[in-house]
Amino acid sequence: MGIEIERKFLVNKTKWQQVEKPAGEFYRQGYLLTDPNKTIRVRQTSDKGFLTIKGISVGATRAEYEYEVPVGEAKELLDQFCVAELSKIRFKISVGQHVWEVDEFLGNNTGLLVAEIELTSEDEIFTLPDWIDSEVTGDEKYYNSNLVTHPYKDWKS
Ligand SMILES: O=P(O)(O)OP(=O)(O)OP(=O)(O)O
Repeated sequence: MGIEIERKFLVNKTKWQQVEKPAGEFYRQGYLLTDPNKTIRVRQTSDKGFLTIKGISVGATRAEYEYEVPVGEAKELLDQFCVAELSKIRFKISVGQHVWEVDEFLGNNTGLLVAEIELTSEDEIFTLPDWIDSEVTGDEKYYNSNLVTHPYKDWKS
């Protein structure tokens, strides 16, 4: 069974701006369903397409099945079938043995900066970079599938 174990954190904007990082990659992604128990995500990157099915999270773990699809078909699926979509720039940064994925959201989610780290077990030890703020693993507000319908710009602080 496909499993994703991932922890999610907010990023300190000021410190992040000072980090030396490789160029980010533009991601466009949308969802074929609005169902809290499962998501079917279509993602288009600069040169690749993906179809990803995810289950509900238990702790930092959820079922995940991902398939690469032709990028042109990912675009067609997004254009024709997705209920809602978002875009972001994803940065990948190696820290110790792990790769952090930092998303700078665009459009209605501009201002939101979220970092994720994929692990091989829930209790795996990893290094927290100094640009990490609080942990938001499991907070549904930050699920990308939620951000398409409840974007950051509409949140009340
Ligand atoms: O890139 P992923 O698989 O971590 O997924 P995402 O679409 O960026 O976000 P979420 O963890 O909210 O599904």
